[in-house]
Amino acid sequence: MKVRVFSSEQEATAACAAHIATEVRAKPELVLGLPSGRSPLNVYRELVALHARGALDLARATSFNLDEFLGLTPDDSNSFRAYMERHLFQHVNLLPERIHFLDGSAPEAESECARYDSAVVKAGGLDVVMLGIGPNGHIAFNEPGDALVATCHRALLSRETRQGLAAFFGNDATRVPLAALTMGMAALMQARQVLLLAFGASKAAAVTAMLHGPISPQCPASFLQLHRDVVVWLDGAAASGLEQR
Ligand SMILES: O=P(O)(O)OC[C@H]1O[C@](O)(CO)[C@@H](O)[C@@H]1O
Repeated sequence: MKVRVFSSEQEATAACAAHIATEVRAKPELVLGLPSGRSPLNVYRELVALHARGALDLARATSFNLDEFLGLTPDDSNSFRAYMERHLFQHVNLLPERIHFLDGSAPEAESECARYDSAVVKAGGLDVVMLGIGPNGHIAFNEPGDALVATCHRALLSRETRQGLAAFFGNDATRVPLAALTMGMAALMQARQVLLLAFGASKAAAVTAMLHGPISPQCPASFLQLHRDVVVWLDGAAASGLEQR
């Protein structure tokens, strides 16, 4: 894995957005996998700015979001769909028919997950997937456990993960849904390139475990050690565990 450490989150996210814009210029039909949460927010802001200055054209690109809360409708203001509309989709020229989302309110989670896995395959897989990482090492909502799931699935969210998402629910972790639908490990591992973002001291232990720990379902991100093309974008605080090695 390539590790890029920047002096600030702003520098890291600007460089990551510029990298994505370069990838889109090289392949305008790029299929992107996109995360929610706090880490990608500045990347989305930068992508919007690049688009506004004519340096990013997403008219032929496709996006697949990685996960969605179970039970929330797409128009619920707390859904990841609404988050993506606010922070990216309203401001760039991705075509609505090329924006893909798991529907957390679908009546049958299993068939919704099967539909989504098929849609990713039909699109030719993900070219570039951007990921955050949970302090417990989760990627998308693939939570640590005795085993990981390859396919898109319904995931129970850990207490720690719900705590980390509380800021999006008025700082009240009890309002964070108990479960989500998420892409499985296979779609993430089969992406041609993975861009993983981590900022702040709360991510330092997870970053060290991802890069140097055993490859274990107890740290889902550690499986990225097996991937050929991963770029990890860090600030100094998230990289602090690496310096002590
Ligand atoms: O970027 P954050 O808010 O720290 O969250 C880490 C990860 O956990 C999630 O909230 C779960 O997928 C992601 O959205 C994010 O990639």
